[in-house]
Amino acid sequence: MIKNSGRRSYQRAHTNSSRIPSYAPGLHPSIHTITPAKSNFKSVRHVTTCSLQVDTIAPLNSPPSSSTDLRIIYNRLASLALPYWTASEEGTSSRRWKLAGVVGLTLATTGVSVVFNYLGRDFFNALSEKDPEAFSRQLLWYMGGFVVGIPVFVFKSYFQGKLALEWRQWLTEKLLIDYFSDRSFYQLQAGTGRGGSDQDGVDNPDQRISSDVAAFTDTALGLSLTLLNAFIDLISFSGILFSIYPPLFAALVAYSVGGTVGSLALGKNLVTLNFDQEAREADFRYNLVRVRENAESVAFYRGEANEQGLLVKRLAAAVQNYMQLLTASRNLEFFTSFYRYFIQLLPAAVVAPLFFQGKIEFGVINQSTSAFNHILTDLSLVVYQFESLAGFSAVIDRLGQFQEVMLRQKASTTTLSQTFPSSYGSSQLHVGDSRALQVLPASSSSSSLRGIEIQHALGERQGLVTLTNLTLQTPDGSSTLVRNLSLKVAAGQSLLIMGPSGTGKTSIMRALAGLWKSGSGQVALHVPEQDIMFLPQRPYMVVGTLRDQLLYPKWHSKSSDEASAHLSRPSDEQVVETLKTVRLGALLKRYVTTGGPKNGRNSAALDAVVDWSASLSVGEQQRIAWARLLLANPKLALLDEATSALDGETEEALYEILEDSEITYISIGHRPSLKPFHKQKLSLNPTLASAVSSAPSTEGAWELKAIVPPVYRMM
Ligand SMILES: Nc1ncnc2c1ncn2[C@@H]1O[C@H](COP(=O)(O)OP(=O)(O)OP(=O)(O)O)[C@@H](O)[C@H]1O
Repeated sequence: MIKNSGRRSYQRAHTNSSRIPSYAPGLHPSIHTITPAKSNFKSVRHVTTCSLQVDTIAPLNSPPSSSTDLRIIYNRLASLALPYWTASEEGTSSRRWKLAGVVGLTLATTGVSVVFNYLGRDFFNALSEKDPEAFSRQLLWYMGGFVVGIPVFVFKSYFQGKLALEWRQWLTEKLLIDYFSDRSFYQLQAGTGRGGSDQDGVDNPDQRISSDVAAFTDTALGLSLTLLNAFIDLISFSGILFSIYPPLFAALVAYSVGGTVGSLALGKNLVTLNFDQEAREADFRYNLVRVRENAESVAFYRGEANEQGLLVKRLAAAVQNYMQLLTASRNLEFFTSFYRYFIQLLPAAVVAPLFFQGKIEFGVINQSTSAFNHILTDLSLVVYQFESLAGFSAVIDRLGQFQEVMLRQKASTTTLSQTFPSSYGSSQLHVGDSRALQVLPASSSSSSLRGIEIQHALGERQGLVTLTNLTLQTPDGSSTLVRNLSLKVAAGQSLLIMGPSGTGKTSIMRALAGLWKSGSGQVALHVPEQDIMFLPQRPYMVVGTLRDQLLYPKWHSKSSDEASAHLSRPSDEQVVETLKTVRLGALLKRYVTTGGPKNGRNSAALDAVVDWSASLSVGEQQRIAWARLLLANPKLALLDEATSALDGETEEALYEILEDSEITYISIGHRPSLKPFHKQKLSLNPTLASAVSSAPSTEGAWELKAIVPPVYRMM
């Protein structure tokens, strides 16, 4: 069988058939011999190809150049691969035992190969000697060998796959923990990380966590076992070959070294082409997903032609690169095929003179061909595995980079929390009159932009929310949105932030939520994190039942305090009541059949599962968000245009409920009708800024100094 090293497979990586070794005689280049050691190569190649397939593409920010530092790849490999086997946690020893079992089975496959090598020799000797009795006996031995040998190969493949799968699950869960801790998933998006540099953003984290991890564990295990197998194989068959004819061994070493050098030279641009292919396929797929997610908007705009044009362009880019990849693969395949086929002749050609002289039996020719094949395969790992190795190093690079960026994010968060002072300049704060919000003159405008400091201090001595000299920049640092803002909102109070679009209202919320940290100054929230609830401009609907929508995020997520969270979980009656309060009672009727028969009609409706963001209007989704707020009853609510899609009457009704509650809230809104529901108002007004600032900043930011009227104008 010719090894099709250049062809890229669209097959799923875990197609079982690709893992079953081709040990049947006649399917292998050596024609008469059984060479199961090759099965590893086949398996590894398919597994690695999975990272290259169209539907699981994970592009890198940039392809590795030929100068990619091998040391970095090695370090990344070690930091990704070792913890599973060395971590001091429950289960590590069982993993090691399983690995030992798979290693044992791998060694057994080599043993079986050696036995078949001798069986083949005797079988063909009996044939050439025209000895029917010996032939029948050898045939039986051969058949018996199948019965014993085949299960060894099958089980080795099965247990290896199983172990790789368990490893994958472990590694994926570990990455998910890192991904969701300290809001890395948000910070990792290009341009939102602290400092916003490209290096803090990684593309397609979804691809890295899913397909790259699967490819990594499969390939790492497969390749390690292949190397081990190759080593054992090399020792076992070198002995056989050396005992037959030492010059044959020398010819083999020369042949394999030449092959390795040749394939490296021919295949070197395959690495870059593979990387490009992945990026282009990912772009194509991303556009398709965007169309699906924005189907209604595209349909309203009648933007089909535009979308189709874009998709065709991206497809063309992928096809063009793929053509180059095919050409490069074809050239490499010419070489590898020739390399593979020629070895069918080479050993026979070298030992044939000995046979003609009667120095060896006919079966020895077959035996030497088989041994030659084995050793050549072992020595030619690079030739046969070139594409796999290239793909594997790409996977290591992507995953390693991903892990490092998450660690960097974590380190920067830790550094910030360590540098934050235990108490801060209360002398700057103008605490006093009945107005809870104070716009305070800044002490200095020259604070170096070392990042916004956030503190969740328990206790309300200085108000529930306090901003001190907050200067806020966009994550990329390209513009300063707010400069030296100091204010305070006390418990039970409310604040309305108004101002023209794009002035930075939501950005202040981002700073309060700790999402944006570029700039300087301090944000102190005298309320535990879990007692703050944010209603974003675009409501977020989770995947799940109607009940899940309403209990999110307080009771939906894996709570750190699960037991108490469960105790305080609202009953279905409370959930239904809240739905009615936010004027969504009609949903209970609409979804009563979708949820299926449960305990009563309302419970059935709460169990309904549909695509909520597609099924509910934006106004309905906003009311769902309000229902979440009322059920969760947090201490502090941050409402970013949370009623923008609602009619005035419903908006009024919802704010009346909020006003009567104990929730402290900060709203962003444009409508004047919101003013009566807020005790304090903050206006961001760029026109005022340019009017009062004697030296308007070049970035167009609004300065808050002791300016009267202040740029952040109290109303
Ligand atoms: N990730 C980002 N990187 C760089 N700039 C950003 C980013 N997100 C928002 N901006 C910019 O920051 C500015 C303030 O955005 P913000 O969302 O705070 O405005 P806003 O006042 O809430 O506007 P609107 O009323 O339209 O919601 C805008 O000019 C916006 O383009």
